[in-house]
Amino acid sequence: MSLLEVDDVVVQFGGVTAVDHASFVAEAGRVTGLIGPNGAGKTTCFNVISGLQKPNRGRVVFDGRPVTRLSVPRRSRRGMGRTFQRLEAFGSLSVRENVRVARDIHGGFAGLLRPTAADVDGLLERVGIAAYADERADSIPTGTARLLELARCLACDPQLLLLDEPSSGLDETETDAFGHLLAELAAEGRGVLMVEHDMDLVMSVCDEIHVLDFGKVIASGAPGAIRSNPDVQRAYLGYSDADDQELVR
Ligand SMILES: Nc1ncnc2c1ncn2[C@@H]1O[C@H](COP(=O)(O)OP(=O)(O)OP(=O)(O)O)[C@@H](O)[C@H]1O
Repeated sequence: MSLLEVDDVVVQFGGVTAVDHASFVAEAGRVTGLIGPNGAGKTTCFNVISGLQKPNRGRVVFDGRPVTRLSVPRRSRRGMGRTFQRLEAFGSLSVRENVRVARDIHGGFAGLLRPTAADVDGLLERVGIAAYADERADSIPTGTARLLELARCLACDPQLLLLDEPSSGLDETETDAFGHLLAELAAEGRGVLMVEHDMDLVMSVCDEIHVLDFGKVIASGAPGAIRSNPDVQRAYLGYSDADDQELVR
């Protein structure tokens, strides 16, 4: 049984079919990539999975149970965590306070009663931003803010992380460290599903990749197979004679 199953999902916005009978899975203990050209439907899929967008048809199954009708907070309590392309931290709070607030909101009343596994400073250390703990969130570099989003997500101890463009704004060293962290999180048994445009990162860290184009899943497989798939090359490059081409960002 897969941790996450997206089953025959369709989303229409007026005359636009943003997601077109898409089916794919993300497994616990693995990093899964969801890639595709601009406008392919990746963010809309994330919105359906996390509960922000109701699909016209199809269903989402998480940890063996359908969640298609559940609200965003209930999915979060079941173990889904998400980061957004747009940064969501509270600008006037410090980096440490932002993570604490995320943990407290998620924990709610239950959080007051039982100790949480997520130690705030430990999380900042883990994602590599402990040096910024006392800085205001609106004063830190974009890459650091991106890592703060990840720390806020991890503060809820999710079983599945949905990461939307997590490496944008990270420099090369930060991206390398981030790739290692993703592998570690998967090794702990969490599932990671990532929308990402940095193909070097996707190809090096993902165990499996699903490719969307015009809302349809056109390929699923390991990085090597995806890289050499002619349909994928065509979708990215816009022409078919792609024998000597590689996937480009
Ligand atoms: N709320 C909306 N109303 C109307 N059309 C929308 C809406 N959201 C998305 N779309 C359209 O649905 C399609 C898929 O968009 P989506 O943002 O899911 O793609 P994406 O793969 O995430 O793109 P990008 O890589 O550029 O972020 C696009 O044609 C987009 O214009």
